[in-house]
Amino acid sequence: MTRTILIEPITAQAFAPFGDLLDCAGDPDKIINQGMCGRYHDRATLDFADGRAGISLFRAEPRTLPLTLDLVERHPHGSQAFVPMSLDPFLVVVAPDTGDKPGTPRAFRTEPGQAINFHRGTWHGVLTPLHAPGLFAVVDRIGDGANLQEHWFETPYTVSD
Ligand SMILES: NC(=O)N[C@@H](O)C(=O)O
Ligand code: NI
Repeated sequence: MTRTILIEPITAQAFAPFGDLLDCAGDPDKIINQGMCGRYHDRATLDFADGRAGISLFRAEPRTLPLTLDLVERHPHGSQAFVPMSLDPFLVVVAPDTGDKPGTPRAFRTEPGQAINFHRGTWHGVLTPLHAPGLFAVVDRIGDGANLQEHWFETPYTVSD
């Protein structure tokens, strides 16, 4: 028996329980740099229980759909942002927390130019590009001790359009 998750277009409202959606929709909050730049100010909240913020670069293999989802994870000590370094949509999988394990996952596709920031402790699928080069800046917690909890589904899901 396969359980299918249909990919939804991402919106700030739908994603809000799981994280922040960053994009340049609408007017910028500030015009800076002698009028040459619009600043969309403070659009995601970094949240670390300990440690510090760090920026890493991920070069991930693009995935093809339909995708088999057998794992979600979460980071109890810090938020995690995925900032694509290309104008490509990518897949974002999240799941509600039901106490000690995730509930039914949801899958979103971003628009080109959008980034996301998972709230601290949000169950999520790992970084999942849909197009090469799969190059991302990732802002997350750098610190001592474990910051990863994994949940393997007994029955994998199929994520598709
Ligand atoms: N493990 C790691 O650095 N990345 C994962 O947390 C991920 O969500 O891709
Ligand atoms: Ni992660």
